[in-house]
Amino acid sequence: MAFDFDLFVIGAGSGGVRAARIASSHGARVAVAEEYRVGGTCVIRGCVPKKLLVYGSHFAEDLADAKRFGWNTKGATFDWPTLRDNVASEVDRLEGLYGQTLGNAKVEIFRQRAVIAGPNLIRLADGTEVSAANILIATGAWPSIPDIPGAEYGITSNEVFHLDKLPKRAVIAGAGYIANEFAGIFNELGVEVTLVTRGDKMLRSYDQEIVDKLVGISREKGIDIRFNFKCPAIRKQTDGSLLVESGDGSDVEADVVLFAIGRIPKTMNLGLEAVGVELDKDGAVIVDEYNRTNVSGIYAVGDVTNRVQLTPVAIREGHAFADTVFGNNPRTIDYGAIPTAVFSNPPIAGVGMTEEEARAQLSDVRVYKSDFRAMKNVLADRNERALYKMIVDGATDKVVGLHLIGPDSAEILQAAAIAVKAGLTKQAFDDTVALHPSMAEELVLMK
Ligand SMILES: Cc1cc2nc3c(=O)[nH]c(=O)nc-3n(C[C@H](O)[C@H](O)[C@H](O)COP(=O)(O)OP(=O)(O)OC[C@H]3O[C@@H](n4cnc5c(N)ncnc54)[C@H](O)[C@@H]3O)c2cc1C
Ligand SMILES: NC(=O)c1ccc[n+]([C@@H]2O[C@H](COP(=O)([O-])OP(=O)(O)OC[C@H]3O[C@@H](n4cnc5c(N)ncnc54)[C@H](O)[C@@H]3O)[C@@H](O)[C@H]2O)c1
Repeated sequence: MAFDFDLFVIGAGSGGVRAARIASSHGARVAVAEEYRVGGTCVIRGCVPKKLLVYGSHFAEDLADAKRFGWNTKGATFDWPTLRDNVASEVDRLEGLYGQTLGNAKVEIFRQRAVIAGPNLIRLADGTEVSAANILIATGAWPSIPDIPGAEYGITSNEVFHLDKLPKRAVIAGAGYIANEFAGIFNELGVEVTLVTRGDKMLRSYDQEIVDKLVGISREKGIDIRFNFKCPAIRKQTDGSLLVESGDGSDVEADVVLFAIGRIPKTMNLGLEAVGVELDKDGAVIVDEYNRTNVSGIYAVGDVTNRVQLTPVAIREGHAFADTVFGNNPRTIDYGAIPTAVFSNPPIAGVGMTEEEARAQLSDVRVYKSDFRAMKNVLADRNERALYKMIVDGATDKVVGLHLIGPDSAEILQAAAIAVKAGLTKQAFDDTVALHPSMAEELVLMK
């Protein structure tokens, strides 16, 4: 039977764009549907605009520190609309480039919502139906909203990049990546930030000693962090401000409430039930290591599968899918030792086992630490220390984990992660001559 396309991709985000482009390079006739903006979450309302806001907000500290380095920064002011609009323009530019890349790769783009109408059938929002031999679900995830009275007064990361003006006070609910990143951004921009979380921990997948350091530094910078804050309701007050209830009388007033409590796979009303694609209890598409669903010819990659919600992972999954199905090169992804970072202020970065994980899994664990003040912070008279931890398997001398908090830790960790991924030993780190003066040299000087 002749189909309109060899592959129809639903969602032009990190995973979908890569899969479409590579499948086309293998000779497949490919189409992609995008209901919002080409580029997906990372480019349009995730990694990219977030990182630019991190850069933009950090000038507050840099300008304050500049005085100790001889600069007179008197009169420096900040204008939110300038930063917001410049970031938005950069996002527009990237969106254009993504569209161009797909066009150059001869991928047909349908700029509308698509749903699955049958095993090989896609229905677009305008009613058009197209057929495809294979369908890739790459619809990503969507911010979770708590089921509490007054939740409608809150915003999510979808809206936060477009605020008309900066709030005076913000409550951020959640204790993961987005919560800590926006706590840092808002705090630097002069917003009074209260970060509330229902549990007694945050950033659970990170080394907790590193996280404790972040909590300490964040509080030092003026971020009010409240653990065990249940948030049963949010009320709008007569002056228009919001009252975030705590359940124990320690309510917090805010002008903006940002929910950052996780992202749920975007599988609602996609037609998956009709064709029998199996979902897990969180609504994620269940796939095997080759990104195959239980229905022949239907695949899924990226956040919608809820494996690891990170852009580089979605991209790799999309690429492996295209090579497997259209490139005659079946391959899977290695999920071991994925480096990750939280772009908080200061940032956290980690790869491999945390100390907690190593102690639970290995019989002999050695932990090396360096707790130091970055040279720049010393001259700036900023009493903010960095902490680097190296986790070593005592039985093999292999470095099984690296965990950093401090300036530029994400930049430093990406390079060091190669050594952890390669299974290098503590001895190999010791054998490497330090690059002085740098913060990264601490990695080869740990005693
Ligand atoms: C604020 C924020 C910051 C982040 N920062 C980082 C970071 O620093 N580093 C990192 O690695 N990751 C980060 N992430 C996560 C990263 O953005 C995601 O892991 C990544 O975008 C997942 O790619 P994807 O292809 O699975 O989905 P997405 O990029 O979300 O793409 C899915 C696309 O599908 C479209 N779509 C959905 N349903 C349909 C439909 N029915 N029809 C047509 N189109 C549809 C959507 O509009 C979207 O464009 C961040 C996320 C957020 C929210
Ligand atoms: N730097 C990065 O790589 C980066 C940045 C942003 C987002 N992301 C990705 O996007 C995903 C989503 O980010 P996120 O920050 O929304 O989620 P997250 O999974 O990092 O954190 C969610 C937090 O919310 C808490 N929580 C859950 N339900 C709650 C509720 N009802 N009330 C209060 N708290 C609740 C959880 O305990 C958790 O601490 C991340 O898991 C990550 O994979 C990555």
